[in-house]
Amino acid sequence: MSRNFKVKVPATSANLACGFDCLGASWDDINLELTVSHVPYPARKHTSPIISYTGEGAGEVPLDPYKNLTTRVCIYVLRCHDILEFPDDLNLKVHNEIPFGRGLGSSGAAVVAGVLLADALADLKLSPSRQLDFALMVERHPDNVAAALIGGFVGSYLKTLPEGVLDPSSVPMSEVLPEYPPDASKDWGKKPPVPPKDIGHWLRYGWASQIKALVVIPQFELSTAKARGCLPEQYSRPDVVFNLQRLAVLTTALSITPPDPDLIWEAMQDKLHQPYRSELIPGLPEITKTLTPKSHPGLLGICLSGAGPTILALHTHNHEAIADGIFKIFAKNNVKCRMEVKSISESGSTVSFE
Ligand SMILES: Nc1ncnc2c1ncn2[C@@H]1O[C@H](COP(=O)(O)OP(=O)(O)O)[C@@H](O)[C@H]1O
Ligand SMILES: N[C@@H](CCOP(=O)(O)O)C(=O)O
Repeated sequence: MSRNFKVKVPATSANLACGFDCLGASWDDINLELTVSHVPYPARKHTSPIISYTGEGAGEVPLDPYKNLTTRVCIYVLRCHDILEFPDDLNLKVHNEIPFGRGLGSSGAAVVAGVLLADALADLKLSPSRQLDFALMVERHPDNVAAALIGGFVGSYLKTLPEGVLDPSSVPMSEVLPEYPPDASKDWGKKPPVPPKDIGHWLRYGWASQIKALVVIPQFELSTAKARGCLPEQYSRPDVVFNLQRLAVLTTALSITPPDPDLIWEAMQDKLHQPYRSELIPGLPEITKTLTPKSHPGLLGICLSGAGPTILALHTHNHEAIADGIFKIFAKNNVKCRMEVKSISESGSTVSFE
């Protein structure tokens, strides 16, 4: 008898300024949730999974399981374990609170949800580290997926793999996630590239309980691919050192009670990605330079959430005034936005069986 269960994956803010591609934090009360049940054939009309979808992205997200990101990741993980088809009675209700293309890790969450779905459906008993391996075959920077999976404030890196071991970055995405019609593809029975073990490593840092996240979410979308496309191939030594020095301080600074606004504000400066992304996010340089703990008491640090365009303002209090400051700068630049206040997610992703 197949079991019913729920998968919950939180939104994340990757980078936290200086930690490009290596820091991430996950947030409470903003999740991608899958409710999985089993409706046996012939009580329904067809045998492939039935997906219904509400919330952010509804109407836009494909409901065909071979086109939907979460179910494509799920079938990839199943096929890596020699399971070639979805269970034929699968009913998937998706509710998504994470807006698309805003830098809150919607695609990372969809990928993690797909891995956890496969794990639970086939009782694969994957360790968190193995779950991360599968997620990293699709999402190739570890910051969002590690934070979404583990929860809290997380640092991560990709291991240098020994010669001869499959390098995930060399595998075309079409081999990992082919958009295959189930019976027309010649490759259907072929095993997809299985990830090497322990590709990604992570460490969860402390997070001072007073620190909350204000997220100011512009109405426009910016795909992560586009926001990565404007980054340079190479950096100067002073710029790299600038970020390393701040990274060395920030990871501990955010765990200290009470938080020190001056230390954190400066530690949340960045020269590796935000300056290049400014051309895509009107008002960004002004927001990150002019809102300070002096001008806005309670503010700790301010940066892009992930690849943007959402602004993340870590604070202890006074979120209305901080939000107002950001709104005013965005308004001058004709950017409409809304705000939410979040706490750190202690649990990360969860799977709960009925
Ligand atoms: N729950 C979901 N189900 C299916 N596809 C999703 C889901 N969430 C995100 N996506 C896909 O990921 C895209 C956004 O990814 P991306 O550009 O990386 O932005 P971000 O991850 O910052 O929101 C969406 O346009 C959509 O194609
Ligand atoms: N390190 C990545 C993070 C992308 O996060 P997202 O939430 O915008 O997908 C980057 O900065 O490109």
